[in-house]
Amino acid sequence: MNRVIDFQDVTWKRQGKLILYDINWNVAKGEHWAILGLNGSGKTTLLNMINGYIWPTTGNVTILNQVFGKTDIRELRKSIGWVSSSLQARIRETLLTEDIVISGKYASIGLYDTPTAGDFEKARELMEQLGCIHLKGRTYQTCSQGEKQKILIARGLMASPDILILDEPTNGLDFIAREELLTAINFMTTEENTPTIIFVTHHMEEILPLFSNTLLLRDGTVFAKGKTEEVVNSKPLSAFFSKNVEVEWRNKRPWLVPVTCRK
Ligand SMILES: Nc1ncnc2c1ncn2[C@@H]1O[C@H](COP(=O)(O)OP(=O)(O)OP(=O)(O)O)[C@@H](O)[C@H]1O
Repeated sequence: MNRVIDFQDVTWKRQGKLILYDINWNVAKGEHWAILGLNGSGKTTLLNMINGYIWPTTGNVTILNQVFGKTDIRELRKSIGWVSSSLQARIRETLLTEDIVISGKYASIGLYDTPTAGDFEKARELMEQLGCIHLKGRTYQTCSQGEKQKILIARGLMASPDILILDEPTNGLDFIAREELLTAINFMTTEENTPTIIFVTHHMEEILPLFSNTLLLRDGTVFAKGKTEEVVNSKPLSAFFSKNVEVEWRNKRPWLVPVTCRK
């Protein structure tokens, strides 16, 4: 499957304003992408388009080799896992963690179908993989923010998706919880049949080595895209932020330092 995600000359216009324009972006099998962009740069709009919640005003979108307009979007959506703050807000606090994970198979928020023994086994394996098996039997409301994110990622993997979108998954996490979550995401990609991960973040240092490629979005269009080591560099990022910054690589992770902070 070569065209996991393929945007060709995509625009999206609302109320006379181009929210997205000149979007040319291709994600191939085996790549994992980080997406960075300032507030209002169009990240959520782009993700909504990947999921088929909105369609391009002009241009072509192909997801998992399926061309929009020639495919059943609801079927296609089953191949895409999505973890976002809006999903987190929709989860009922009294649900059991394992039921939340299993609900990912049915793309429902609660459990409305009767899970099979295989479903329970898969949920257990995923919770193990994400390092949250100790939460089994507990309700969502008793989990910390970091634990909730792991549950939701396990949920996102339940239907064995081809694409997993993680939209600012570290939001609201303290340093330890964030590093734990990143470790879990990293571990996830060492397993067989890992989906293509699209990871949206505001924090450069969260771009783990697994993210082979990076997309910088600015003002509704692609500012830069390509191999992470080329895009996540002092020169392009200084231009991107319109501010002098330096990137320091430590333990294969990029750390952003504003030049004015140096003595
Ligand atoms: N349905 C809509 N109608 C009009 N404008 C919209 C609509 N959806 C998004 N926008 C505008 O498009 C721009 C991009 O919004 P979007 O939510 O995609 O940005 P974002 O990069 O996800 O921002 P953030 O990091 O703050 O979540 C914003 O200016 C927003 O107000």
